[in-house]
Amino acid sequence: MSSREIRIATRKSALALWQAEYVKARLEQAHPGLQVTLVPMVSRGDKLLDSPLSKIGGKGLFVKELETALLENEADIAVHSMKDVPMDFPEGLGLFCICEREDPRDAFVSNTYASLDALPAGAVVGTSSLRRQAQLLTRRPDLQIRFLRGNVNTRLAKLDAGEYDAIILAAAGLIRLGFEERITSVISVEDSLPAGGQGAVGIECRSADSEIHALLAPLHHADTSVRVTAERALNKHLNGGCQVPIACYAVLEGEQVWLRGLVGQPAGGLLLTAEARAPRADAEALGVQVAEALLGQGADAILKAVYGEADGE
Ligand SMILES: NCc1[nH]cc(CCC(=O)O)c1CC(=O)O
Repeated sequence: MSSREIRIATRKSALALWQAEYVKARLEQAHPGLQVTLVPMVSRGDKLLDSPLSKIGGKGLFVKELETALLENEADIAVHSMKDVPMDFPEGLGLFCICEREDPRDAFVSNTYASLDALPAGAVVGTSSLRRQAQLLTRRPDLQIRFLRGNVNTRLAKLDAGEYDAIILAAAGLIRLGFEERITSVISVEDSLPAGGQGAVGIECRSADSEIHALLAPLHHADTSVRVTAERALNKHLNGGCQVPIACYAVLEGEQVWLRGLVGQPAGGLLLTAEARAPRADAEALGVQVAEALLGQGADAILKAVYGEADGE
């Protein structure tokens, strides 16, 4: 068994490659003698960098090609940012490992201003996340949100070129790529509730491949898994695709999980929030419960308007 090879399907972005290399290193460390290779590929989401994700829509924009490689036995595992992984998996595939979470918060990056609060009226902020936009504009209706996509390096280059006064990125991506010093200030989860799964890396593989499951077991982080399970259950219940104004964040308090959820109007002005606590074993039901509380406040009307726009494009 130690002579076995594991092939990792990965996107070619710097962040995806970092995450694949991280999993490779951890697997080699856990199983001396195991051969681990990367199978880099291009996803639809990587090809359509000019369009807002909310417009090109489609669940799993970044994962479909990787899943096809698993199903066709061209790779054994696929490494994903949990934030980008759809709620449902194709027949024969599943998520069998969630690694320990990096900092889940959003980061404020600016060459001029120290924090969100320091931004002058009318400042231009780059983000293409409806979740970040909804929360920013509710706090600061004066800000101008401007479209920003591309990989982490591209986004930083656009900031440096002077196109924005500040940009918002996930802290985890910056830290992983060695850009931690570019984080001007980390935004508290109270000010910008993260996306479900943000900061966590997950591993997908064939459901029947028990040999691979056993090899992945040492990389699984139970606490992260419980938190991400609650967050994903909330997203799933709200039918959250990869680009919707939904935020959710779970933390552990001893044996309890505390889940906060939020749905916001992309133009700002209306943020629905809900929260609840449950024992770890009920993480999934907790996600549904908080989602239901959001629906009870009218979240479906906000989400329908967003989906309607994305479909019409
Ligand atoms: N949507 C792209 C994406 N997917 C995962 C991360 C960051 C790393 C993570 O959340 O694990 C990012 C970049 C960002 O939002 O700034």
